[in-house]
Amino acid sequence: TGSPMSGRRVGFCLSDKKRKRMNLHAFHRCSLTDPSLGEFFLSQIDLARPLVPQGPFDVIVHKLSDVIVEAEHDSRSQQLLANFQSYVAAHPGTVLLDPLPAMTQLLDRFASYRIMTKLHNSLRDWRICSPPYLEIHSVSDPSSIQQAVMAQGLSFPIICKTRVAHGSLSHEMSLIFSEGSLADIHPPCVLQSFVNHGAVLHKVFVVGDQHFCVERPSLKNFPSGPCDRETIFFNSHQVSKPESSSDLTAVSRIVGVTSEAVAALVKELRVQLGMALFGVDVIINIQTHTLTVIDINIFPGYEGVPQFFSALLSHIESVLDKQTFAGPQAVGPSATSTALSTSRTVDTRSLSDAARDNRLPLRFCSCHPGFQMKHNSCFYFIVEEAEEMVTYSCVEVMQIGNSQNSRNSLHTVIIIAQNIY
Ligand SMILES: Nc1ncnc2c1ncn2[C@@H]1O[C@H](COP(=O)(O)OP(=O)(O)OP(=O)(O)O)[C@@H](O)[C@H]1O
Ligand SMILES: O=P(O)(O)O[C@H]1[C@H](OP(=O)(O)O)[C@@H](OP(=O)(O)O)[C@@H](O)[C@@H](O)[C@@H]1OP(=O)(O)O
Repeated sequence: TGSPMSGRRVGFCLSDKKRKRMNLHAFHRCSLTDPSLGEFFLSQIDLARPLVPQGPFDVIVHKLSDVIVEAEHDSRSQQLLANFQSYVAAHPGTVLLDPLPAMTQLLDRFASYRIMTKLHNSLRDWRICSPPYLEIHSVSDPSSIQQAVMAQGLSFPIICKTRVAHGSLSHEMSLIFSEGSLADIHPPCVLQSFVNHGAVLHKVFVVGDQHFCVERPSLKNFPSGPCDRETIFFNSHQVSKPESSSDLTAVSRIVGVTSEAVAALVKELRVQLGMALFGVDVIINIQTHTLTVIDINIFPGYEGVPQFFSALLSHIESVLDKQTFAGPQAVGPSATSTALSTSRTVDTRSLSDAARDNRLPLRFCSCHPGFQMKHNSCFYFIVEEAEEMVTYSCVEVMQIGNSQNSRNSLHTVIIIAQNIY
């Protein structure tokens, strides 16, 4: 066990509801020692109070979804968010789980469904897909919506979900059975083909490079094709929580998922999202047996995963170890990766030389989550400075990280390695 100064300082920034659910409300300032991992100092962050005296933190674990969504229209939330962002920018050594831009994209179903659609190509070999969908941006005349529904290849029944993916209203959904009922939708929303899946939802909970699968109730099968049934309005939390039971959730046939396909899905999503704490909701099409992704959740509840907390601490430990391994200059808010473990192949001297040639102080470097260094591969990196981006030897930029961290004199270096292993 290390001295207090050698422990990991972890700040949790969560809503009251989330804190209670995670059983973190008991932690005011507490230390915790895991024999296999070392010592952790856990504390709750109060966004409403100045952050500097509450720190320092090695890692901040957060779910700021409420604040981000409310900041769209509420000046107090805007202020809280701005304070948090400036703290993060001023403390590049503090790792943020997860990076704000990465998680923010999942608050918008238009953005998250585009990510889900990309899985068709990248995971073609595993026959993983997501159902056809349509973005409805604003109220328009029913005939143009009907045309778009047909053009996009959607089939009835259709499930309608709000564009905003977080908050109590976001779970209010409807099942639409005919063209005539498309008048029941309230844009902005997504329309998505309903896929019969035997009323079983597979929740995949991801914590860094570990994931856990839990089965849940889900919507029952419906006859395919349009019919004159009235629209069914429901709340998703009434159908897919562990305790959910309703007329809408009668199980007909359980079809399992293969663990290899789920592992491939998780690996790909970690790369695509640049996140470590997320959930993927998967159903199995009862006709085609295709693994079908219907939702990606930011830092979900992990209900039914008793190993969650130890997995989280182990992930934090591994992120911080890699950060230490990469050297004191090589730290950063989006260093949530598993990737630097193989960073002995990284030629840090040439990285420093390149940075020096350009007279850039090298402040922060991280490997994008999910990218593993390939042995003997050359590595590519990008130096961002304010709006200007300088690219070195960059053959393929797969994803550019947290540009919010490159402010003023702070230069963000993101190492991007090709191929996983
Ligand atoms: N395309 C689909 N086909 C069949 N059933 C679906 C489809 N989309 C959603 N469902 C059903 O509706 C439920 C809610 O959908 P979804 O996961 O998108 O909602 P959510 O409110 O974002 O969920 P969460 O609580 O995980 O955030 C699913 O658990 C599943 O039962
Ligand atoms: O707290 P809970 O256990 O209900 O967790 C739910 C979480 O609420 P939280 O915000 O309080 O974490 C939800 O977040 P928002 O959609 O509202 O962003 C969403 O991620 C659900 O998928 C989670 O349920 P699960 O997927 O685990 O069933």
